[in-house]
Amino acid sequence: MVVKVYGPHCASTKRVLVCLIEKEIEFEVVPVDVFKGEHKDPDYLKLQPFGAVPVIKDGDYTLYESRAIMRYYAEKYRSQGVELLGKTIEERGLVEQWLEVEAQNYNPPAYNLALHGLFPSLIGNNPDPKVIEESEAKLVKVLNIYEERLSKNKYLAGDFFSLVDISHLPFTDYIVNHMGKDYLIKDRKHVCAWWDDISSRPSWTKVLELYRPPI
Ligand SMILES: N[C@@H](CCC(=O)N[C@@H](CS(=O)(=O)O)C(=O)NCC(=O)O)C(=O)O
Repeated sequence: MVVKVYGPHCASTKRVLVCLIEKEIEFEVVPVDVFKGEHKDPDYLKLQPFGAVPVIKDGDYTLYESRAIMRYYAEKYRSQGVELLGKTIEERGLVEQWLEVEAQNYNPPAYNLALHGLFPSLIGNNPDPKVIEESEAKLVKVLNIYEERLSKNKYLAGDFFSLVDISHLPFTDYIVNHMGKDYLIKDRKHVCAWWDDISSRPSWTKVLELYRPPI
């Protein structure tokens, strides 16, 4: 059964798409136009009751939350494609730790910068400069910790590429390439080297090429 991935043009969905490509899992996409409110349609809400993208359908199995979907496929297809969960329980612990750091500390300010800076129509066309300023200040604190971590490890979970790095790709692409805030990444030597490495992976460049962000 081919996996159906809903909302490929959205950032969170791109985490899932990159994971599927790295694991060599066949998929098809179902476009969802969030600017037309298609993610709030009754039929979509039956799949994802919170009205957000992505959601996947794999036969009778439905799953939402991009990081949960990534973990599911990284585990289910452990024996194929790139190992994305580390090789030992200690490495897995670090993958889980840094995935939480990304979800709890990095993504919220990055998401706010994207909403207020790139997609104000999704918030009633009322971008708030104070939110932008506060979000950038939060990101600076997080990125300073990343700089120290990445001065000792090639990737965030350790010296191995993992779901953690995939999870950072979509919103960091917005920051570097669409917001004029590339200095947040490029002014930090080790963060910059990490970004250059992970954003040059064929899985990411392919997803960007196939499913252009709605900017
Ligand atoms: N925690 C969710 C977040 C999903 C999410 O916020 N999706 C956004 C799209 S994107 O910002 O990730 O590109 C969305 O549906 N936004 C529309 C809405 O929330 O109404 C996940 O990781 O799947």
